[in-house]
Amino acid sequence: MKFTKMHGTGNDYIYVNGFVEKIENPSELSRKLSDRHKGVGSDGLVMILPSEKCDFRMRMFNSDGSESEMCGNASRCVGKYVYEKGLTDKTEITLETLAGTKVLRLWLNERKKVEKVTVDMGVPVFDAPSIPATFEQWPVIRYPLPVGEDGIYEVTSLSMGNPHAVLFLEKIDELNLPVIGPIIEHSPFFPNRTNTEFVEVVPGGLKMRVWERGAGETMACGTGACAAVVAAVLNGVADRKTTVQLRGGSLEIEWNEESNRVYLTGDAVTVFEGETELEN
Ligand SMILES: N[C@@H](CCC[C@H](N)C(=O)O)C(=O)O
Repeated sequence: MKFTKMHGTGNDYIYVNGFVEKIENPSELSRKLSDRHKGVGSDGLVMILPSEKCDFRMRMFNSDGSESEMCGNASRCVGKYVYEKGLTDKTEITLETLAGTKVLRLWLNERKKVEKVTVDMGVPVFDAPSIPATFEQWPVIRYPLPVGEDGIYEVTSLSMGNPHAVLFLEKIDELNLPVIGPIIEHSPFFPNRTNTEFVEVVPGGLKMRVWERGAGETMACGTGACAAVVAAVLNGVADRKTTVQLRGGSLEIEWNEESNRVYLTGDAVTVFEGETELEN
């Protein structure tokens, strides 16, 4: 099987051309190849597939094999992949995902390489059953969530196609994410688990660490950065157009006031091309 290793702001996935490669069990393959010691090493696997209603379809699997509805960083890399490999010559591309159709806008440099991509991430969703979450009232803003022996953390929760819990804290560098992350990920308030963003308000924007559902701490999360800005606006601590600094770099987010849509802009980088043998 041929694959391409790519990253968006350090959030790295293995990209497979599903027009050519037929994968029987992408969930199991993701678990295997994502292993950083015994596999290729990644936060998961992304299948690029034909679509009946859009230019392309994306399926995204976390490193634990679970399938997510949406991935912001992967969407940008899919845009770069399909353009630079000649699967399309469009610079505005529609992408079918489990969270609906997303529109990608490619930004080319003078050598016609994709330097960055803007993704129209759609509108944030606040009603708890759609997140899904079991809070009785919404929007969920600074809800005191019990987090194991660590006590109570105030969470703002919403869906960007996938579930998010956003916490505003001071000094996020000092947090022990491998302890707090899994407790919130598996909280009974989130029946399908949740991604969790730990956000510090800093001069010029937001600084964020993320514990991703199904992958643990990653260098960046696109849907998470969008959720963080929406939550920050609701909490009155950021502007609608904000830079989010992550461990893997920065993302530009705009929650447009007129359309209510969220736009994510960031890099898309090819790391290497590879080939691996698929066991039966
Ligand atoms: N890193 C992604 C989100 C990937 C999926 C997530 N872990 C989930 O299970 O919802 C992004 O850039 O949005």
